[in-house]
Amino acid sequence: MDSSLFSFNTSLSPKPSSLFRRPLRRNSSPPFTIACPSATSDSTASPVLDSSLPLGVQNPQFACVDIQDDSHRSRSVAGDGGRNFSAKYVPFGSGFDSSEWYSLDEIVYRSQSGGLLDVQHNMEALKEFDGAYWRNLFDSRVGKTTWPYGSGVWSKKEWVLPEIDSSDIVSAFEGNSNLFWAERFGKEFLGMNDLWVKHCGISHTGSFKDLGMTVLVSQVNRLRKMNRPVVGVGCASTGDTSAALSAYCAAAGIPSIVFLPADKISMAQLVQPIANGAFVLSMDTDFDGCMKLIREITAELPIYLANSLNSLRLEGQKTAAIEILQQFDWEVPDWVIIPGGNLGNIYAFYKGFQMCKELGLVDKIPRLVCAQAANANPLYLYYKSGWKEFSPLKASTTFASAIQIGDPVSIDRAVFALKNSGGIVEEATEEELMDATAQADSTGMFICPHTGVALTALIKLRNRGVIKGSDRTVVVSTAHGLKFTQSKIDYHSRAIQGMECRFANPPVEVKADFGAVMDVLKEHLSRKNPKMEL
Ligand SMILES: Cc1ncc(COP(=O)(O)O)c(C=O)c1O
Ligand SMILES: N[C@@H](CCOP(=O)(O)O)C(=O)O
Repeated sequence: MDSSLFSFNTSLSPKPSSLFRRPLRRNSSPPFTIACPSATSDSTASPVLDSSLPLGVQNPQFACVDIQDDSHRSRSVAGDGGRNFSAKYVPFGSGFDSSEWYSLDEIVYRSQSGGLLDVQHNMEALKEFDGAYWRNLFDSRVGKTTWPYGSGVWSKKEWVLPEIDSSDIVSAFEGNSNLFWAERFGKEFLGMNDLWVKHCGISHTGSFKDLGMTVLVSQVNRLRKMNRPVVGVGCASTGDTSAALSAYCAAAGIPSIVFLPADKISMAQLVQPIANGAFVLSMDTDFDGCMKLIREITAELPIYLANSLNSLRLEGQKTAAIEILQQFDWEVPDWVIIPGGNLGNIYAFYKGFQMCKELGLVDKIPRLVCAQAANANPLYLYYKSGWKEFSPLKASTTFASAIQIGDPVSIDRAVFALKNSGGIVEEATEEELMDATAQADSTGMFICPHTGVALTALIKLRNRGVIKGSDRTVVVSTAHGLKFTQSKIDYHSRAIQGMECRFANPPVEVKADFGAVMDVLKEHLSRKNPKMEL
């Protein structure tokens, strides 16, 4: 690659960050006073309020009340038997009457038989409120700064970690990410006019992992306050989990430890945990090797496991699905396409959609598509075998480096999600994913290669007529493109061996001379505007 093509100099002026700073209103009085029960007062004290409803929902006049007061108040109502929102771990796939279960305050990642766990909510208690109640409640919290409901995750607190005290929550007000109408990409490349990209990567640490990590680190914060022996939190990572873990731990003053496969993550991802003060171990293995080690280490030392094997993470990640429905005013899209690696996220989306259906917020769920890189495609091969035979594999290098995973821990969760949503699995070659990324970028996005994998799946399904031009389709963008600039530089420099780089747009070198600049500009502009005289 000719590195001079990209030798632009940028200087960034540091700005004080307001992230993790809790809103000032948290410990102060509401902006003006209205007569309502305080956290400690008798919840029946107000003659005008229905104690089962949050203040802002039952009467918009009260929407300005500090929601934290309301959360305290609803806890006292629950103590009176009005609400009994709770959750526990059960073996994955077991029913509501499972005899094996664990409190969320226990440190447990696997069932007795060694299988996966799932967080099971008290659905009967949640069902005491109808779909309209939950839709209104969630909608009433959007755009607020009151702790912790301004977070897209914690605005659904009752469905996530209902019993955690708000003061234990570690949040960067994650979630509420942009649902981008991909108008030009959809129309020009796919003949679609209802195509959307859910930008989960426009987030505090630049990926969807923040959604799960706020939940996990908050629970660890609670456990440490309960004097449970948790000396630190650890993960294996392809770069995004480690970034999220180290940021949330740093905010809470909790030690974090990250196992990274050497030379297999981007520079931007590597510097994140380093800057956030994590203990970073760079290992001469791949992600699957790091994952095996962290599981062994966390079985020996009181280090809390932060990978999505820990089902707490998925409770946060599922809120992205709820958020999509909310952003469509509770209309259900036809398709949602998600890039898959360790395969926790596809199940998290399924769970979010399914809870909305079960609790009456919507009446159906979308069909899910899981998209894998062809160089790391164990789920795709399993799907293609008719779900007959799953074989872990050694994943090869891919530009979609965060999904270079050959032995996904959540394989059973992913299969469940796909079978129960009329799901499909697709794959993308390196050239396909890089071309799709460049095409999307050329229409104003700046996506990561994993989103390119998902877009490739869309292109293939659209070309085969499986997805129709009028189908409302959401592609989940999982990380920020700025974490993966090297792959874009290589592509636009046409520096990738064996790749045509059809949509490359390298900068043009030109002499700093008026005539030379006019010549290249005229040539360029007349190509772009063939009908105009210059
Ligand atoms: C950017 C990005 N996209 C997609 C994925 C895949 O998510 P999952 O491992 O939950 O399948 C990951 C991590 O694995 C990721 O970091
Ligand atoms: N892409 C992930 C891989 C690990 O996934 P997890 O969801 O199980 O933590 C990463 O960024 O590390």
